[in-house]
Amino acid sequence: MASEIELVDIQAGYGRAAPVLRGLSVSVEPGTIVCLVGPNGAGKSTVLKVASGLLKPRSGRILVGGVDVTGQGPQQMLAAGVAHVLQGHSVFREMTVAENVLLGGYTIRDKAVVAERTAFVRDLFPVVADRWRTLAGLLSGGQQKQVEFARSLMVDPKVVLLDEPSMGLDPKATSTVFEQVVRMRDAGTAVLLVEQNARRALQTADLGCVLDLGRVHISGPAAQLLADPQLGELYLGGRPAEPTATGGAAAPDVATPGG
Ligand SMILES: Nc1ncnc2c1ncn2[C@@H]1O[C@H](COP(=O)(O)OP(=O)(O)OP(=O)(O)O)[C@@H](O)[C@H]1O
Repeated sequence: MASEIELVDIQAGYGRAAPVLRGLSVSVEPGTIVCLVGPNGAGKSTVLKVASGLLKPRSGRILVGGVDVTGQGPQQMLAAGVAHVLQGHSVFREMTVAENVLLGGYTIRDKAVVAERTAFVRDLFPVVADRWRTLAGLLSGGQQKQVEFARSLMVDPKVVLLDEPSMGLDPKATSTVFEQVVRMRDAGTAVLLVEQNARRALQTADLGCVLDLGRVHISGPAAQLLADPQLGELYLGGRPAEPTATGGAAAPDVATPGG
């Protein structure tokens, strides 16, 4: 089966500056959450901008569902099945939750499809259904993030790109938001996730990719990345919990490019 999205050997950057991404390759398989972690400025958000057509790569290829969509802009990428939930909060605060969510389906002509997708996202995100007629600006940060998720799923994307969904949230709201990310995956949408909160995100993800110097430095099952003490020191803000006498952290089985 084709990957939901595949970025192959991407070079990308801004204006005439040196490239930020230098031969980056990453793919997201159906039914999986892939998390990109890495130091500040490593290029994590840039990967998502390339994946959603906001930034055209200088070279490399982008495939969605096996179809080459390299060079397409954001509208075509959305039509191809790639939805992008941007960093920070993007709800329209003076509009209701309903109006915000329905904006996500404005390109859908068939009213029956809009009704079906609306029912789907209301079911997936109970807070969206509960606060349907409330002004979005009155919701908490975590609730607003779920409205953004619901809006992005209106077009039934193959893959959703999430840029730092926990930004500005307290630990409880962060947990709720990550639980909803898992529900999105379980409901059939693959997820490419970028997070500062690397440990928390890797606890949620199926696979992790560590970005450094504009390419994927290490990738593997998220649990194995989390258990790797060296990675913990370098990229995850400290060592993992000490292994217990009966087992504990398994030896990592992670892949380095070319290795
Ligand atoms: N719009 C832009 N114009 C010019 N340079 C940019 C722009 N956006 C990002 N950059 C530069 O690209 C590099 C990578 O930025 P990016 O935001 O992708 O990194 P990141 O890994 O997501 O960082 P962080 O964890 O701090 O969010 C940085 O050096 C940044 O200054």
